[in-house]
Amino acid sequence: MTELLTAAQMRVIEQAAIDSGEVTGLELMERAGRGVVEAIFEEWPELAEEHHGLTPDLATDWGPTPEPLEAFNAEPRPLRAVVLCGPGNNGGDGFVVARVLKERGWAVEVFLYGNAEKLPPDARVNYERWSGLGGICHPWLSTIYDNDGDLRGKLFSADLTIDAVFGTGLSRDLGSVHADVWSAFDLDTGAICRLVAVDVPSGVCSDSGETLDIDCRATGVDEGLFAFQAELTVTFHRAKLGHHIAVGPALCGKVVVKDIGLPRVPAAPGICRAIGEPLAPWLRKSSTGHKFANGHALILTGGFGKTGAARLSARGALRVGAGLVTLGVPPSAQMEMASHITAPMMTRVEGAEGLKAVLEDVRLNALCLGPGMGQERARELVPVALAAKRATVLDADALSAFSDEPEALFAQLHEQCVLTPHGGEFVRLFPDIAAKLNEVPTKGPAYSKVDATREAAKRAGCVVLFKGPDTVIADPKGRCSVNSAHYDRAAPWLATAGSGDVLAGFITGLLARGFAPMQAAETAAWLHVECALEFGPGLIAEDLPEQLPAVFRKLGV
Ligand SMILES: NC(=O)C1=CN([C@@H]2O[C@H](COP(=O)(O)OP(=O)(O)OC[C@H]3O[C@@H](n4cnc5c(N)ncnc54)[C@H](OP(=O)(O)O)[C@@H]3O)[C@@H](O)[C@H]2O)[C@@H](O)CC1
Ligand SMILES: [K+]
Repeated sequence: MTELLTAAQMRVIEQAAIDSGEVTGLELMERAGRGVVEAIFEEWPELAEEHHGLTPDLATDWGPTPEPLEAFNAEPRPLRAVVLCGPGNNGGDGFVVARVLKERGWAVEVFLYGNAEKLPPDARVNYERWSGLGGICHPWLSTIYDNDGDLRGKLFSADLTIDAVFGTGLSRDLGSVHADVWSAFDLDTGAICRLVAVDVPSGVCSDSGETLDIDCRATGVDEGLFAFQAELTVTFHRAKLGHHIAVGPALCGKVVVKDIGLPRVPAAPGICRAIGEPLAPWLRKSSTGHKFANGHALILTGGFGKTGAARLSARGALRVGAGLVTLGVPPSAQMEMASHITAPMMTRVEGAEGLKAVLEDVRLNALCLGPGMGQERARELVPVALAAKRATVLDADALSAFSDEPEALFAQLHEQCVLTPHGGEFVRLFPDIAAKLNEVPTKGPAYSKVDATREAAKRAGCVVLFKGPDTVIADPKGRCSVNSAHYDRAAPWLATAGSGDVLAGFITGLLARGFAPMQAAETAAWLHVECALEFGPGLIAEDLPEQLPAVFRKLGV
């Protein structure tokens, strides 16, 4: 697992390194800028070649695109970059990028949003260094209003554009910038060729992955209009939370993390992690153990015609390695269930008393309630299940059943529980937290899905897994992780009916095997995405458990 940092955590790490005398801020800025150029050349090796000239033209430096015949006979022209710098250290990184490219023979135009006199010290030094190279730094605003430097024309004819306007210091809404830049230019930044964001696309809050100010959800307007839509984002030391949650991934394009020589991130409970590949030995079964050594899961089903969801969970629990899985079925559904199942077992669970009797078997060490269960049955059975103090997953109807009185549910939960709400269920259980999360943010750092999940876990007193392509998992002590299904792990086919039931089954199966709740939730979430990737397009929920053998084989389990 790697850390996903907030802006404040990154600043602490950077400051500690500077205070220790190991490195100066200026050196870090130099490494950051050079790291950006390195990442660009790795992404587009053709830009790193000595003989430039993607489209030769007759202009000495920066001019109109020539007629085809003239172009054919012409000498190659230098490659062109536009570097947009902001008023802070993100802008400072931009000046370094400009200088490094210029030294390699590029034609570079730099635009500054802000006042050069007020740049922070390291950015100011790099501004001077850039100016010393003979570069003109166009003042951004006068360029726009006087139509002097023709930023728009340059942006659309550049081979590369660097967005170094705002990074981790985005502190407020983009109102003025939006008015000045996006509106004035009517600019769709997605149309700009090779737009590379330094650290984070400007307009995206690096802690929350939200764009500030503009209410995209209410207006239905594409978020990309209010933050730069990058093709490549180059960040430093570790990825930031905003690269993986909310709309951040959609705006970052691809994220590359460059080492700038900072020390390892110290272990601290406040630091969130990206869930990575689980270790094979965790998932391996002992060659000497019998089936009860891997636990016995009980999955409660709904009534007649409503048993499919629980069967999906059962299949997931079995495939992930639970020794035995029993479906707890009401009398009305016994025949239906009997005609469907093979490996899972079935037992009759009529009501609260029925469940109490079944739970006298202490070998039933993991319970799952919710999938297809029906809210009435959930209201009756959840209290009995929770009173038994076994590892318990509450999903779907087991969560919605308590919309009117979430506090009553929280009073019964214990630390062996895992709640797995999707967005709608989260709103029902934690309406005030969801309201904060859904408020349109105007100030950075904005309240994030990580903040919301942490707060929910603390209130519930157990692990909360808040689903989505950016699944966030937190425990009551503040431990938190993100299972990102973005970038090379994008799994859009996972948004299909029954997929959540399988996830609940994976968690239940791992709990039955003795995994701790947080570890079970994290491992299950990771496997769930991996199964979707293994199957690919056309996936339906039934396919998910069937991919586990191949996924396990690849992990070396
Ligand atoms: N930390 C590290 O280890 C390293 C960090 N590095 C780099 O530094 C970057 C962080 O630098 P940073 O802290 O100076 O913040 P940055 O994003 O440049 O902006 C701050 C300026 O913007 C202004 N401003 C904000 N929002 C605004 C708005 N909406 N509209 C208008 N103005 C707005 C804000 O004004 P203020 O809030 O102070 O009034 C302030 O003037 C980081 O992303 C990385 O690229 C690397 O060099 C090396 C290692
Ligand atoms: K940026």
